[in-house]
Amino acid sequence: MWYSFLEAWLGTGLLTASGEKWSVWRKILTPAFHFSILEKFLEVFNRNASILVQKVESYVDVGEFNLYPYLYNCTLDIICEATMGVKINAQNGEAQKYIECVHGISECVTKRMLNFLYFFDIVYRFTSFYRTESKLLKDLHDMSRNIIRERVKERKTLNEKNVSESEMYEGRKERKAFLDILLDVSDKSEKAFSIADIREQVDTFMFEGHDTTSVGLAWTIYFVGRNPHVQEKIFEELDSVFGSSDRPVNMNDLANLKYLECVFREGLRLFPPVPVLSRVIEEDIMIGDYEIPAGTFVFINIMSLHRSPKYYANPDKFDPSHFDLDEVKKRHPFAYIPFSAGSRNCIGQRYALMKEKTILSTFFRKYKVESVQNEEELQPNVELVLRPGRGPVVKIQRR
Ligand code: HEM
Repeated sequence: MWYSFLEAWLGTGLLTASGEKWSVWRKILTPAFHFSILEKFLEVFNRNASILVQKVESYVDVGEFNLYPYLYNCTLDIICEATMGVKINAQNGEAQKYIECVHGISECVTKRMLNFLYFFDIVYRFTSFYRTESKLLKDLHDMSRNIIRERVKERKTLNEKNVSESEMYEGRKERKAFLDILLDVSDKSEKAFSIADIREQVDTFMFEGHDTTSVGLAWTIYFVGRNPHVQEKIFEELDSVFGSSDRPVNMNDLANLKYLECVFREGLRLFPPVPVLSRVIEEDIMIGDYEIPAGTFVFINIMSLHRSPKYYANPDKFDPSHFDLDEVKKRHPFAYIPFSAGSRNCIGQRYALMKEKTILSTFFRKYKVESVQNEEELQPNVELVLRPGRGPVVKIQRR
């Protein structure tokens, strides 16, 4: 039901598709998240993480500021380059139109999800939200379509000139954006995808890939800034991996940043960016003593699960040792599901981990953080993702 509210925006891209269409596209898109492809995005992650630390440099030792917009712009720049192969420079104050559209549409869809009356098209269509959403959707879809058309045209010209693949991606170090990967598959299949087919997948990755990761970073940095002993352990690990160097992060480093990964996972435990999943039960099932008939609309409350005392000692406490290997082994594998689980799990989770660890390790090599708010002051807010209503407001010092 909720997912259908996203269809005007995302069509039936991977997140909102079901049945045969979903399984065909999942097969097509899975190779785009292969390790060897993700590795090529490290340069984009590193470059944008460096811009982020430069952007906040002016706040060193001058008092508190809201870090969130900086994290948001950084993850938006990364996802645009990774998905569509274009630089929108949100971190340099550009891309305002795109950001306005994404924020505006998210707000309308959230309003709809939270008001039962708006579930009915006949009611929703008479609201001002519907009119705003339709206008913003048109602008957003035009932007994505134009980028796709441009890229198709560019590829056609290059093909006519018989340019080799490595030359085609020259300047991007042979790194193909997801859009190029989709167009490659399209070129090779019997029936080429339409612009509309491609647009819904591109918009899905844009949507799923930046908001989730910006709030994931925000919660993690917030908790680190409240827990000095955790921050000290992060510094120790960073010093052992990088020494005093500010060189770019490589794949080896990512594998060695084990404690940082536990810290990030713990942030996702306490504040999972996607706090609730919903599903419709297809056949009658028994769960414990309860019989759930086919057709029932169910919610999976990830946030409550992650804070259950049944699975976590001190469930409300930020404690990265919840992810020590021994602890993980003791726990039910589905007691921790920030990326969902099963065949419809998050296709981008490996990408997300790489990106977040690159940004966090670049940030904490440079700065020591203090978070000035308590959890209530952060005003956690369930919109399309679980985001801080305000903040995280932090003070930073150079290390
Ligand atoms: C911290 C970051 C992220 C979190 C917590 C997260 C979480 C999730 C969750 C819980 C789902 C299941 C949604 C549902 O079934 O209702 C999901 C699905 C999905 N995610 Fe992520 N995600 C993250 C990052 C990303 C990134 C970076 C991308 C793309 C680059 C991405 C792309 C997708 C897609 C396409 C789906 C739909 C998969 C399918 O149904 O086959 N996600 N994500």
